[in-house]
Amino acid sequence: MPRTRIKICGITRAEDRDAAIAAGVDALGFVFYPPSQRYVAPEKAAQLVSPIPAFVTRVGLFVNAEPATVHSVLAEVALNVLQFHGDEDAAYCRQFGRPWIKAARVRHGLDLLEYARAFDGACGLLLDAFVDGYGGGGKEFDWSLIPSSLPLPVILSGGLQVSNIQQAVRVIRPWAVDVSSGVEVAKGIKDAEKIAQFIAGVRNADA
Ligand SMILES: O=C(O)c1ccccc1NCC(=O)[C@H](O)[C@H](O)COP(=O)(O)O
Repeated sequence: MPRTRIKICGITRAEDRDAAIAAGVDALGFVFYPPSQRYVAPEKAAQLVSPIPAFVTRVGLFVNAEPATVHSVLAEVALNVLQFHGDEDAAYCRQFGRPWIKAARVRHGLDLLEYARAFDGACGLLLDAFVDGYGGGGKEFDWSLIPSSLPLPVILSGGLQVSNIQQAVRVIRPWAVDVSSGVEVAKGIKDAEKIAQFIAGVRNADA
């Protein structure tokens, strides 16, 4: 069983970036959605991303962005993967010629198998709670809504934290987990100890 990959999203400070890397994170997410309190301007994001070492994936997160906006960010910030967290369709996601993750906001009535098939070509399907503001809400969703098998690598998200991460990994066995609120002391302000405990919890569950 490969180890569960870990993404920490909503990085806004160099010290949080460094704490996550030191704790063994696999990917760091940067929010380019202006209404989010975790939003980072492209110039700031470029400064945060530049020192990230090899083999730590840099993820840029967008919500229903104009294509020109995505292209503009890509021209300034050295991202590896795009994450589309709004109402984007597959054609929109494919147009940038980069690996991309599609986020689904899980709720009763959403056929996740049909949804995953519609986003063929994604490098991950991020399953998040259905919250106001599209994401970053710190809310769990009903994991029993997740089909036993999906045709895309599952990235479990939504309200994950130290207290539920071991159960989440053991029950769902996702390809990866993603967290924002659960390792914060305030929106966009991560806590190094919570990061370390969260990652240790994933490693315990993998063992
Ligand atoms: O983080 C945000 O502010 C955000 C805003 C709008 C869309 C997506 C957003 N975050 C995307 C993520 O990948 C979050 O990590 C994910 O939604 C889980 O957040 P949380 O439940 O707070 O751990």
